[in-house]
Parts: sequence; C-alpha cells; structure tokens
Amino acid sequence: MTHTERRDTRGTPDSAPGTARRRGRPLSRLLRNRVAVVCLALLALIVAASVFAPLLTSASPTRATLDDAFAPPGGGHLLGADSVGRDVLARLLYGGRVSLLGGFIAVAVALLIGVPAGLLAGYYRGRLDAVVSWVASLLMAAPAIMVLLVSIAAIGPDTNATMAVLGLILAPGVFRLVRASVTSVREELYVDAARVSGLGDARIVRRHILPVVQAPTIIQSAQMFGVAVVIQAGIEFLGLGSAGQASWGAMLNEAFANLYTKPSLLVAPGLTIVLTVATLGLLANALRDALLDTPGRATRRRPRTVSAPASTPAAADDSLLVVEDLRVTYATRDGERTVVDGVSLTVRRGEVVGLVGESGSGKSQTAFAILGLLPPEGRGEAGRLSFDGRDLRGLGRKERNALRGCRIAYVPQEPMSNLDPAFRIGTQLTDPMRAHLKLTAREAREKALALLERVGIAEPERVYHAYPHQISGGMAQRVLIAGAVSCDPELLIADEPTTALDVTVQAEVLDLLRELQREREMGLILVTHNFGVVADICDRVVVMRTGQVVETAPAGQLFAEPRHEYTRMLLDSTLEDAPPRAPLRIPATGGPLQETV
Ligand SMILES: Nc1ncnc2c1ncn2[C@@H]1O[C@H](COP(=O)(O)OP(=O)(O)OP(=O)(O)O)[C@@H](O)[C@H]1O
Repeated sequence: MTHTERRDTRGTPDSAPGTARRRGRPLSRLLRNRVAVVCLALLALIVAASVFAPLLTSASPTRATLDDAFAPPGGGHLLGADSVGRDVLARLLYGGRVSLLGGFIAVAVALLIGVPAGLLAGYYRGRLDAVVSWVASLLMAAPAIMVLLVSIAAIGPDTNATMAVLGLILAPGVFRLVRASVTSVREELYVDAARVSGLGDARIVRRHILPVVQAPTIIQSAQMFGVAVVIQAGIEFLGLGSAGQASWGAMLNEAFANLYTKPSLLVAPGLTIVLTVATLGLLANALRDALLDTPGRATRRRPRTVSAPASTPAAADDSLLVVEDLRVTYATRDGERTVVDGVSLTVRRGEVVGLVGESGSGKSQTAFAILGLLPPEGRGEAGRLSFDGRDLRGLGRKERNALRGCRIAYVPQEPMSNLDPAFRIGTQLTDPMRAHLKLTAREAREKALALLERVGIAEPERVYHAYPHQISGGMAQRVLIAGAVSCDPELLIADEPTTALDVTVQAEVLDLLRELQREREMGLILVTHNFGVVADICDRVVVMRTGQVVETAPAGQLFAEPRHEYTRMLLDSTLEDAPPRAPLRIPATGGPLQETV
C-alpha cells in the first residue's frame, strides 16, 4: 500500500501497528536467527578461550620440552605436543590472542580511516570527494600482498604493525562502501527536510546519515575480520610474523614442516582457523539480514544554494520576500539548461501567494532556489533575493541553517519520503525545536504534542511515539506541517502539499494550512497546479510557464479577467464548471469505449 492509498483517519494511525513490532529491533531479529546465535556463541567461546587461556591451561605456549616432542594427545598434553614438545592446546589458546588482536587492529584501522573519509567525501562531495576517491583508487590498485611484504621488510616482522598496514589496505573498501551509502541517503527527501528545518551538518550526519551507514559497515567489519584472520595466519605461516610468539599461523607453519612425520599437527590450527573464519562469514550474512531489514527509505532528488553574491538594498514596505530576476540553470551534456528564467515575485507579510503552472514550469525550482536548496549540479542567481530586508544570496551555510526551519519553513510534496523511517515522529519533531528554540527535551515534547493536536491528530501521544510507516500519508503531512510551523516561521513555502494525498484528505490539509497561515499571520507561497486551491486560499497568483512568469495578479482578478493567453488556457483546462460528459457506452462487440453523445 502506498501512502497515497492509506486512510487518513484524522488521528488514528492506520493499522500497521506494525511492521516494526513484527520485525523487532535488529538485535532481536539477529537473535531469532539460529545460525547467528550459534555463530555468536562460537565466537564468544573462541574469544573467551583466548582471553582466559592462563585459566584453561597451565602449560606454556612457548616452552619447549624435547622429551615431549610429538607427544600424542592425552596425559600431560591434552591435544599432544609439537616437534619440540610445546603443548598444542596452550599454543592454540594463546595463539588465538594474536590472531584475534591482529584481526581487531586491521578492522579498527580500516574503520578509523574509511568511515570518516567516506562520510566527508559522500556528504560534501566536490573536490574533497575527488581527491579522496583518487587516493582510495590508488591504494586499491596496489597489490595487497606486495604492500604487506614491503611493509614487513621496512618495519620488521611485527605482526601487529603488519595488521595495521593491512587495515590501511582495507580502508579504501570501507571508504567506498560508506561513501556510496552516504551518497544515496543524502539525496533523500527527509535529509532535505532536515536541512530545510535548519539542522546543521553535524546533526544531520549524526541523526540521518550515520544510522544508514552503520549497518553495511558492521557487516563489512565482520567480513574484514575474517579476511584479516586468514591473512594474519598466512603471514605467520610464511614465518614473517613476530618471532617466538604462539599463533595459529605459526602452528600451521610448524605442522607443515612436519607434514610427513606428524600430519595430525595440522588438525588443531587448521580447524580453528576454518571455524573462526566460517563463523565470521556466516555472522556477516546474518547481520546483513538483521540490519538491512529496516523500513524502506524512498529516494528523491534534493535541493541547495543560490550563489551570486552582490549586495542589494533592503526590502522596503511590508514585503517579506522579494525575488527579482531569479535564474536557475543546470549544466547538462548538451550545455547549460535554464529551468527558471528571470522570475520575480514578492510575498508580503501574512500574504498567500500561489505559484501555478503546468508540470515542469519551474515552480519547485523557484521554491528550492529561495530556500537555498538547489541540487549541487544546479546554479541559482538572482538580481535580488531578500527576506525581511536581508540579502539571502551571500549567506553562508550556517546563516542559512539559522534561517531555514526557523523563520522560513517548508512543507514538501511527499510527506512519507520526508520523514526518516528510522526515527520516531516525536524525535523528528523535537529535534529542530531543540536546535532552534533551545528548548529542553521536556519543553520540546510538550510543544510537539500540542502541535500534533493542533494539526488535527486525534491521538498525539500515540503518533508522537510512532514510526513514519505506522501513520497514514495524510497524518504524515499533518506531522510535517506541525514541524514546519513549530518554530513560528514568518514564511512558509508549501510545495504541492496535497499532491501525494488521497483526494478526501487534500481539502482537510489545505484547510489546515489556511487556518495556520491566518492564525500565525505567515507569508505563504503555495506551489500548485490546481486553480481550485488557488481560488480557495491565495491572495495573489504568479503564473509560470517554461521557467518564466507570464502573469502576476490578485487571485480574484486573475479568475475574472486573465490577461495572458497561457493563463486562460490553464483556466480553461480545469474541469470545474465544465459541462458534464456523457456516460461511456460499452460496445457489445468489444472495441474502444465511446461516449454516448
Ligand atoms: N537536477 C536537475 N537537472 C536538470 N533539470 C532539472 C533538474 N531538476 C529539475 N529540472 C528541470 O527543471 C524544470 C522545472 O522543474 P520543477 O520541478 O521546478 O517543475 P514544477 O513546475 O515544479 O513541476 P511539477 O509540478 O511537476 O513539480 C523541469 O523541466 C525539470 O526537468
């Protein structure tokens, strides 16, 4: 069921209580998977046996007793002794420390380098991304085994240092994974919504990006751990590890040297390595199933910043927003494409301005340019762009953030995509309030509940604790409207706020917007292609066609005597007041449906 098909029950969450409850949290999903439980138990056993080795055996892993050479299992040596009489069990237990520590070091180094680099490159893109991606590709192109051998030659046979170098080799893989996750999620509308609500980059990354990156990173860490254990054993097997220390690889080396004399020496280290690596691989699979089974995130294009610094005079009179000669262009393969071309409009305090035009006429691009949220490939320029007398064009990211969500708010077209599926409604409502209004958690909660009630949600407490997928599309739009007005903005930009909603809910949401606009005396830009909505709500109308304004007029005048041919054509194309069509006649012989008249 899509959100447009859901019932809007003015307060009753549609009956999907839940998907989340059925699926449960990732940890409980993981624990419901038997393979995962066995893997976790085995891993815990291996780690505990290594950590508590001194408690499990009194034998030394390195002390040679030639009298016990090749001693069979049993007696003083539970798993026998090697060619120089060292206890196999003790070497296995203590050897686990080396292998596990090596794996840990490699994974930690890979994550410490790869995660921040991927986050920064994926989030900020641009030159930083190009440089880091180039370095990552360079590192990936270098043959890993050669790099390891060269590093051993340079720094000596130190297993931990070699594992740190391995971490460096694995880091580009982590970088690419994280970067790809960030790149995909930063286009999400709920990330735009967070940006529009004025949240800073650090908070957006922490709240919306990290949770998405977390799951693939954990899965990849488990896989890397297995790879690191194998490589570490390989290095020890080749005799390139720290001399004299017991390790699984060194045991393999010793067993291989005595393959013909005592082949059974291969069994203990071989089985342990295979068991550990297989366990990590299976666990990675189970983690993938558990962690990636999360509510879906819809993908949509995102917005960003109007350039063109140049000082302009402050807006005079009661103009809240003044836009003059706004241009938005995109660099395409076929050259520059202008999608908004010389748009000028003004919104006075408390005024409702309708921005109308057919699909693709540049309404949303105009709104995004005003909000400073054009996508990176787009470029906005304006002769004048001022809000409450303040020039918006040269504003930095921080100043923009302070304005957006606080003094200028935005209601998007698709409510569901603008709510982060990973967080409860309450969290998403209170976050901007706490950031902008510096409210305490309790104050923000109370205000959020009051707002939910104000926007017509009958069970505010329940919705406050719900996840986005547990509410209907109409309720989600009410939630977003509540969020938009939560910091008492002076200007609200609503971009086709009812398009994605069930027709029965559209009128309610429009009524709500009008009520809130009057109540709070907000300026409102209503992007729409629906003249019914314009007639209902708007004081003035700006008609757009192919990126240009063709007519601006008070709403009444526009309907009474539209001046522009295009406006007349748009008005004529509305079904309202059109003569009803004749019922369809279904031909008995099949064929196309026909009107009866
Ligand atoms: N990232 C982009 N790159 C190139 N062109 C784009 C991009 N985003 C939008 N456009 C183009 O800009 C033009 C205006 O788009 P916009 O979304 O503003 O139209 P709209 O009037 O809001 O339409 P709708 O009512 O369908 O939302 C369209 O032709 C669209 O293809």
